[in-house]
Amino acid sequence: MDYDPPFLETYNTLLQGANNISDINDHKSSMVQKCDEIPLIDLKRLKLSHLEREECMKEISEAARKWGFFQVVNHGVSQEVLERMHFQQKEVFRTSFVIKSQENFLNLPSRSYRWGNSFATNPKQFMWSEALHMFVPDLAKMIHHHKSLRSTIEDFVTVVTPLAEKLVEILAQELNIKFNYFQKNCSSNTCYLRLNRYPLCPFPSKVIGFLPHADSSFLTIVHQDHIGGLQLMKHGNWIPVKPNSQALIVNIGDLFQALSNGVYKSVEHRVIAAEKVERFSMAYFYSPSIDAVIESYATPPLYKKFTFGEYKDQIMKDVKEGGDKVGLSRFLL
Ligand SMILES: O=C(O)CCC(=O)C(=O)O
Ligand SMILES: [Fe+2]
Repeated sequence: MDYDPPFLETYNTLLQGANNISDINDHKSSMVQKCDEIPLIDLKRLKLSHLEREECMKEISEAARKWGFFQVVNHGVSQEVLERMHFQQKEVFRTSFVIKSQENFLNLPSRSYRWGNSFATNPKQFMWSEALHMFVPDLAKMIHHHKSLRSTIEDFVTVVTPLAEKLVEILAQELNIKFNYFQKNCSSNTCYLRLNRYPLCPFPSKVIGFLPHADSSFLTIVHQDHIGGLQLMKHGNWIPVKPNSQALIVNIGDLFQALSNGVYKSVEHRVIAAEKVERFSMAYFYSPSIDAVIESYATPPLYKKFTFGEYKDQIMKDVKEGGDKVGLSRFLL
């Protein structure tokens, strides 16, 4: 297809050059555990009796402590908006590769479109996926003939932001922190969005779809299609996140782990490459302004205090030098 990035050409040569490239699951520590499932939380209870609201808030906080990941239903983002997002996302990735890889694709800043991992320093860092990474304020620059893509994303942002705000407020409250922290530092205009596509991969046991990583946000909200492939690390096992079209996946990001002094967990996750059917997902990253200070709410702090800008700069530096993000451990005291 003219819209597929040149994975096969690039990766075949690289894989041939690395004959003994091992399987992505060649370590005992990376067995896939099928029986465990992340919590599924019904947010409808936030609107019911005081008792039910309290119970629901406890579940959210406990899931963030124990898992760093959970799914929510009755979240207030309509099925209609989610379906429109998936439709528009499919459409935009169907643009020919030559156009997608142009510097100013969609009039977005350069590097908004990514395929594979151009920073890979070894075969284990290949990624069989393409993505469109957007800073919400940049949506306003999107060119005219992509009006429906832009308005759909704007509709999604309008409904997903209050959900993220509700969740971070609950998580803050459960730690007994009186916070207008999020109101001061975050808004939809400080957030990011990523549309992901995982094209068919002929050697899914050798190449990963999305490398293991933790998100650099406070909180991430993901919607995946019905294919599956997202997995998170728990006690040394990879746990699959079962697709649920009604649910949104919520995961804690690095910034909340730092702010909560390690109480809430930013958990490593990855995506297995799609073998038979292409896969799509979208992620909304609830993040602060670049100059926001992230500092532990408790003492003694586990991490140095840093600004979001400093955090992002460190990631960029590590990715350029080593092919991958190092993350919060860089800021350990
Ligand atoms: O594709 C997915 O399900 C998750 C993608 C992801 O982790 C990300 O975009 O940060
Ligand atoms: Fe992620």
